[in-house]
Amino acid sequence: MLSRTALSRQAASLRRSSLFAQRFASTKSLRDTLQEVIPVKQEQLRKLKSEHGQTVVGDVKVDNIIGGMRGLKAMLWEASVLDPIEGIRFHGLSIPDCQKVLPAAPGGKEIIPESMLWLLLTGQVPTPEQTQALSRELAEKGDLPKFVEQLIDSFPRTLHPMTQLGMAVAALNHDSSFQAAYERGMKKPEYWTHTLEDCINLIARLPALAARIYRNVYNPGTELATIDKNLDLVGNYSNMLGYGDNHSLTEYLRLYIALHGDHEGGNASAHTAHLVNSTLSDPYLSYSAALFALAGPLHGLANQEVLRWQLAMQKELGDNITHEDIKAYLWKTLKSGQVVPGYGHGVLRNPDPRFIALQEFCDSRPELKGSPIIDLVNKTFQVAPDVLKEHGKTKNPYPNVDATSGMFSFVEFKYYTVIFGVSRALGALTQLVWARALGLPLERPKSMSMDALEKFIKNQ
Ligand SMILES: CC(=O)SCCNC(=O)CCNC(=O)[C@H](O)C(C)(C)COP(=O)(O)OP(=O)(O)OC[C@H]1O[C@@H](n2cnc3c(N)ncnc32)[C@H](O)[C@@H]1OP(=O)(O)O
Ligand SMILES: O=C([O-])CC(=O)C(=O)O
Repeated sequence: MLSRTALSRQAASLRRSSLFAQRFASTKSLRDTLQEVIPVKQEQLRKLKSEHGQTVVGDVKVDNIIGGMRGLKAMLWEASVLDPIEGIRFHGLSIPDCQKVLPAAPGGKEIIPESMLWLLLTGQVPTPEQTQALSRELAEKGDLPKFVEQLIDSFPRTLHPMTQLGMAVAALNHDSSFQAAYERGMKKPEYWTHTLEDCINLIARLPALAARIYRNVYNPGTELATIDKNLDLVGNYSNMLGYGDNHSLTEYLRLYIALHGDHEGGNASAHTAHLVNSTLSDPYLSYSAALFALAGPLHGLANQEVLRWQLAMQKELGDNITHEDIKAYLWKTLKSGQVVPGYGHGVLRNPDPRFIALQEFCDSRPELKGSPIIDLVNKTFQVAPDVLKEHGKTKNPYPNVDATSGMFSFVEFKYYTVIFGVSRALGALTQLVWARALGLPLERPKSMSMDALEKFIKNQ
């Protein structure tokens, strides 16, 4: 056990080093690593509270209250911070940094969700051995309870895949370690360990859930592959989707799922998980709620909308679509009062580096050269920002991550957000572990009516 002074020193050194993630890699297990890291963070929080609890971080304007709290610094989120120009950093590491240091799957080159999850949870870059141990644990825990398989199989094929995913995730709370321990009277210091168990079990089971939904909706009656204990999470997911022999698609999914994992705390899905879990609702119920936030077209469902919009453009304009054709189609979309899906962002004011990384992946693959849909995504990127600037409404005329939809040969557009849902668990669930480890309270901001606001302004 480190003394308080030693913990403070360690916390300060962690903060000073933007490369702290690389410096602390070890051979420890995930749980042992967390046991080591958590007291340091607890001490950092204690000091922040006791020494700076009254420091003013910003003003609250009427615009913030009526403008979806945009720009308000009002929640604690450990794993990542978003800069409007640079984009996301995970514990200080940018996407290119992560691409350099995070282990890939054996035989692959792309970041895998396991190495991203380790980084998000611990702030440390795992070794390939640590990553593989986590892959193995997830594969061992990946099978679904029979009643959940039956539940999914009972859904009509026409029920949106995101509705199916959210319901199935909620049902997994039947086996919640947190809920069972709470009923037994667990004490606060134990909250995070049971939260972690639920989070790991849930991440492990998401591929089987998501693949079963895909099979039932798009290929009913076909066999589902069983989980291979020697494969990584996405290797198994891709197998169960029926694409296991497509190395390019599997690698794309690895990168896609790793990169969509976390986008600081204010986005609607992550924030929902955090809010719901602050009531001590278990991680399954919390993440189920998050999935229903992700299922909105201004958030995760935008990836479905992008592909739908692009397929409609292709259908209307035929082959050999020119920049001028796309411009005209963009104006038609805008003049009909619709948003251009995949463009704009609540925080970002530059092209999303996740979009750039996924685009670079496609550019680097000879087998994807000449794909009409990839060509359309690229051409749209070349003209849409200028059209949106001229339109003059959106604060960010650049592509967000969802603009990449359709970059692969997957055309079942209603399924796209489910893949996002498999991914967002990494960051949203990480924060639940941290929130419980740090003893964060029930989230309960103050709301005001317009009358109350006017009265307040009058009395100023
Ligand atoms: C993973 C993700 O969640 S990334 C985001 C995915 N969503 C999309 O791609 C949907 C398209 N984009 C949008 O609707 C928006 O840009 C959002 C929801 C992402 C961000 O919303 P905001 O922060 O409110 O954006 P902003 O402040 O720029 O909005 C100002 C105006 O521009 C409009 N606008 C913003 N983006 C777009 C767009 N892509 N196309 C057309 N109009 C847009 C807004 O609708 C708003 O119009 P209003 O004044 O009539 O209400
Ligand atoms: O940050 C946001 O508001 C939306 C987003 O890009 C994400 O959640 O990945």
